[in-house]
Amino acid sequence: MKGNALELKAVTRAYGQVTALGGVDLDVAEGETVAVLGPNGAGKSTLLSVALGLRAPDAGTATVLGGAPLEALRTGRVGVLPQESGLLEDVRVGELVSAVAGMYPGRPDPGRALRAAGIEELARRPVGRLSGGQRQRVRFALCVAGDPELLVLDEPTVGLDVTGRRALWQEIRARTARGRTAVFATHYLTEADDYADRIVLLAGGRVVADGTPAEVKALVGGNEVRFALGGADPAELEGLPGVRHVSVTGRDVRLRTGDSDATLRALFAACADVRDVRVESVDLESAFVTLTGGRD
Ligand SMILES: Nc1ncnc2c1ncn2[C@@H]1O[C@H](COP(=O)(O)OP(=O)(O)OP(=O)(O)O)[C@@H](O)[C@H]1O
Repeated sequence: MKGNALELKAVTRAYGQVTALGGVDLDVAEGETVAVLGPNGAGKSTLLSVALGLRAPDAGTATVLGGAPLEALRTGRVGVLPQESGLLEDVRVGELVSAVAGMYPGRPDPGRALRAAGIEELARRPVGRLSGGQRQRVRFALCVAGDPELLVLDEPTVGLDVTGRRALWQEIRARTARGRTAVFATHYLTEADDYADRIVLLAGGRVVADGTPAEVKALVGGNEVRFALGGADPAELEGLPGVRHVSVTGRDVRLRTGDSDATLRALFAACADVRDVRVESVDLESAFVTLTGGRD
């Protein structure tokens, strides 16, 4: 039977007066790919640091692969891609990846990590002469170098080009197909939608939604009516039947509604100059904005 790769129970963590995590419960099963989403300051990085044992919770417990998080990290069972991290500048890429792979039990093949990150051609290049995206690829190579059971990635694709992003997700998919687990924080909602089995949405240090991408979208439900309108009055639009949420950006108006037929009838009756009307089902971006209270 599969166990849990990660378990957080009633975890709280504050920095002085700021509550970064306000009682978070989270179970991640082995083999799952889980995206942690949330606005800036929602607590994503803090959650990942607690999961890694790098920050202790003020209350509650964190368990990784059945034991203490720091122990799992120390024994190479967890691979980390932090949001920012320095790299040794004078060392060649290949040497760095080989050195890190060599520290893990079983001494995994460093060539595999270089290939996974698409940086085989950079193996002889000193780290100090890499671009930002190339450095991020090296960080990813270091993260997978020990063939860890759990990957914890904080905004893994920041700075990566299309090929780099593809290589990263391909590697993560290949790993989860072998029963490995990945937990990643991201601001790219399409990545969560495309690559995560599950989305955990944080706002203000609390889990406000937890489910498959489809389940999270269904929590918000309904349709979105989009149209162009000069001088739209949000208060007036909020009063239309069925409307749950209004967003106006220049002439572009989006209405979330539980009854798009009734909303459209009232909209046309109230505003003669409405143009370019479209009705779409709610996407993850809209669900994100609604569930996090618009704090994007
Ligand atoms: N070292 C620290 N000292 C004081 N406050 C902190 C510290 N680290 C984080 N915080 C605060 O804790 C809250 C959660 O921060 P955290 O970095 O976990 O959020 P996040 O969701 O990762 O944000 P972002 O999307 O901007 O990376 C924020 O209000 C932040 O200002």
